[in-house]
Amino acid sequence: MAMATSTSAIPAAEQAELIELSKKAAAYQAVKDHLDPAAHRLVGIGSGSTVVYVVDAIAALDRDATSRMLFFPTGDQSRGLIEAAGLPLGSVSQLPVAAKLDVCFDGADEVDEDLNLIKGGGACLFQEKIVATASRRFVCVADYRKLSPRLGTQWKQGIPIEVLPLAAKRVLSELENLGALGPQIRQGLPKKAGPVVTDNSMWLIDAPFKPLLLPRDKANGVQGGAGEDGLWTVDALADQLIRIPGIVEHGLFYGKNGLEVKAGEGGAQKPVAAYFGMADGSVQVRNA
Ligand SMILES: O=C[C@H](O)[C@H](O)[C@H](O)COP(=O)(O)O
Repeated sequence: MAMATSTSAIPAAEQAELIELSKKAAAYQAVKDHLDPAAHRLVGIGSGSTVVYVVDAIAALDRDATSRMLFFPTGDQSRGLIEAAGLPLGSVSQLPVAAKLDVCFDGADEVDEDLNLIKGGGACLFQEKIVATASRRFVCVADYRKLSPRLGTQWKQGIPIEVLPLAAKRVLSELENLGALGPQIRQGLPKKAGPVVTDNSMWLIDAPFKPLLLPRDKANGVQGGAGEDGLWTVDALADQLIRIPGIVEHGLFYGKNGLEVKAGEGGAQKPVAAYFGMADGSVQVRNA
């Protein structure tokens, strides 16, 4: 079971620099391995601080090639990054449903052994899910802190859930009924008083759960998995969350990846590969 590298003995400023370097290393390696300048035309660009380096890596490629591509953002931040880099901007709203992006790159808050993800720590998850499911290949980029055996082990602040503001209180109670441990509406302070408002004019709830199981855990004799004692498998909890009226989307990316779905079948949310920049400067790849 791979674990995050411990850097707790390193001073904070050095640690912050290490994290930035590791994000950059992961992003550059992922773009090198998965973006084919000769063949790819439609590219999804996710959100967050690691994706900044993805856009840097793409902007450093041959301009003749990148000017023939279209880049599809997952929110206001990534739209800004694409524009600032002078790359051609696309819009998912204008992408025919049958058309697929060749590849998309996006970050994550936590990645488990099966490449299930928690996303939304930076308040972006809904458009990210649309772009991921519209892509043939979703490639995740992250630093070593995101490597985890089970979701909820490293990322303790809870699963980000985008909700309709008028339903937020009802959703909080429903989440508690499912076993969430102190779910909260995310607040904007110190930069904004009141709840965080997403790019889609929704609010966010952060819902901590006990670490989420994988199907094989149950086969290996672990009790629970379907909500018993607040213990869920990723898939069972994700399926349950999306049934709650008022939840617009949640930050669990699960199910199949783009290589597993058959032609014409949609809905792939998981990455085909996750790139982790490590504290020692190397890049660790988890392939599907
Ligand atoms: O809400 C934000 C997105 O889901 C990000 O991709 C995720 O939070 C990871 O962001 P970062 O690369 O800044 O760690």
